[in-house]
Amino acid sequence: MPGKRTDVISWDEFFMRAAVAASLRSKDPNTQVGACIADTNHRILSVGYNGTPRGLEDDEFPWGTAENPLYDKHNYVIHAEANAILNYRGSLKDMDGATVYVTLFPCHECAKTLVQAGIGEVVYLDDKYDGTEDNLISKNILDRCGVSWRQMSLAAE
Ligand SMILES: Nc1nc(=O)n([C@H]2C[C@H](O)[C@@H](COP(=O)(O)O)O2)cc1CO
Ligand SMILES: [Zn+2]
Repeated sequence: MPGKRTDVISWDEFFMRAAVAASLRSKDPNTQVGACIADTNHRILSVGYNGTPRGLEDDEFPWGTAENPLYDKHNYVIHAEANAILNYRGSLKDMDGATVYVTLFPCHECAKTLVQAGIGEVVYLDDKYDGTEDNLISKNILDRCGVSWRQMSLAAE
């Protein structure tokens, strides 16, 4: 009888690859972010990427930053983590203790939202805004609210 395959990818890698796949849908020319929420039973609850709210056509959207806040993408885009939570059609109870896999460390607004949704752990790939004010606030929120965070990497293919 043949033995089982053993060189399978880990759960971490599986969920992070799902987050990366979601990020490939992002229309943001500068930063594409993907998020995948997995429950404590290794089930994917939801995925999301940074994009415009429904009704605001992402093809017509001015994807830049501007001095005038009215024309700055940051004020319109829904972040990947928020979209992953909002895309979930089940009971928010399922999010209790779940892990969010994100390709970029969450901002402080998403950190608050993740905490309040019951997320227990944040696993991230990149932290390109490490040390910025927003990033420090985000880490402060997660630490004080008991949400752990750790970085992982994906092997190059
Ligand atoms: N964790 C995150 N999730 C996200 O979905 N975003 C989104 C918001 C913007 O669309 C883009 C950031 O654009 P930029 O400032 O790097 O040009 O990434 C940003 C962060 C960073 O905290
Ligand atoms: Zn955010």
